[in-house]
Amino acid sequence: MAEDTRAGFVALIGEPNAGKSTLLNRMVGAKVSIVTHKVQTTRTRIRGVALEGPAQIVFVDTPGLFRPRRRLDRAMVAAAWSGAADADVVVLMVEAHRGLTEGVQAILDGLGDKVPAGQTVALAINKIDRVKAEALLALSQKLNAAHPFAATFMISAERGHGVDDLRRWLAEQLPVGPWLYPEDQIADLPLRMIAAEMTREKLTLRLHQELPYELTVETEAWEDRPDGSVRIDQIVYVARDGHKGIVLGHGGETIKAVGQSARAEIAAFLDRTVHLFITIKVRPKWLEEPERYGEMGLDFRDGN
Ligand SMILES: Nc1nc2c(ncn2[C@@H]2O[C@H](COP(=O)(O)OP(=O)(O)OP(=O)(O)O)[C@@H](O)[C@H]2O)c(=O)[nH]1
Repeated sequence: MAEDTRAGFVALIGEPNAGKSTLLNRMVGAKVSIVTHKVQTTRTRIRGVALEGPAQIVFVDTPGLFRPRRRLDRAMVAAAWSGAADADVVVLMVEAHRGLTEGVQAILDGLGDKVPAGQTVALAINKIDRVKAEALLALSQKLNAAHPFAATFMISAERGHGVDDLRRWLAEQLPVGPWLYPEDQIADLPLRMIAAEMTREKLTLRLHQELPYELTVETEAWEDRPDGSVRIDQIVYVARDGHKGIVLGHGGETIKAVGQSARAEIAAFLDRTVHLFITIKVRPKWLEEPERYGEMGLDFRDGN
């Protein structure tokens, strides 16, 4: 019944590598945000939608709240905080084995400053598989003394411990109201963005340290074909000619390998045949172009 439904936004915040994407993937049950061993890979505010009984939980996966230096970094941090402030519930993820680091302290300070008083903030101590139970209790007490959390969860996003409890609790916190997305649209909602993130992830894995910082992937066209397959055209934007060479690789072998593995992953995710076409474009000024920020779910003005 419509009166019984609940819906709202949940923002996951935490230091880079805290496990936000892993938790999001587990909650949503599909790969919607990239997970790699590298930090600061999440550049978009990708949303995943989880259903829990009559509740629709829309997750905002925020970029890591690291110290901003460049314009893009500043835009990402501003996006993370505004995502948190707009959300119905904020979940701060802290790594069990790292504890109350300087970075966590900076986020706690930000919670006091940038998030409206009275907003529901929960603490999720993640990676509990890496520490002993006694250490967890002490850490929970210390963090709760630093901020009045509405609830504390001990979880392992990777193994799934505590994740169902957290999702149930989140569902109960959301306001009563109609769902934000119709059920049949949930799956397609961020498909273009997911496909772009998958290609970006393959580039990250393939290029390691060589990966140009000023690089972004966009899905330009998406054509569903009558035979059930899909043609996806993507553009990799780089800032310099030299970067184009890095992404292409010797005789084009890097981009070819990236395209093959991205195509396979997108096809597995969509469960259909995918024809993927990737073009590399040099846009010296892309970091200053408002449209590129919009594509990443960021507000260009926040970078000022
Ligand atoms: N041992 C252990 N590792 C975990 C757990 N959850 C996540 N990880 C690992 O921690 C690393 C970072 O996880 P991500 O989900 O990418 O972290 P993130 O917070 O989204 O990182 P950014 O995108 O950089 O903000 C990955 O290697 C995960 O496999 C956990 O519960 N236990």
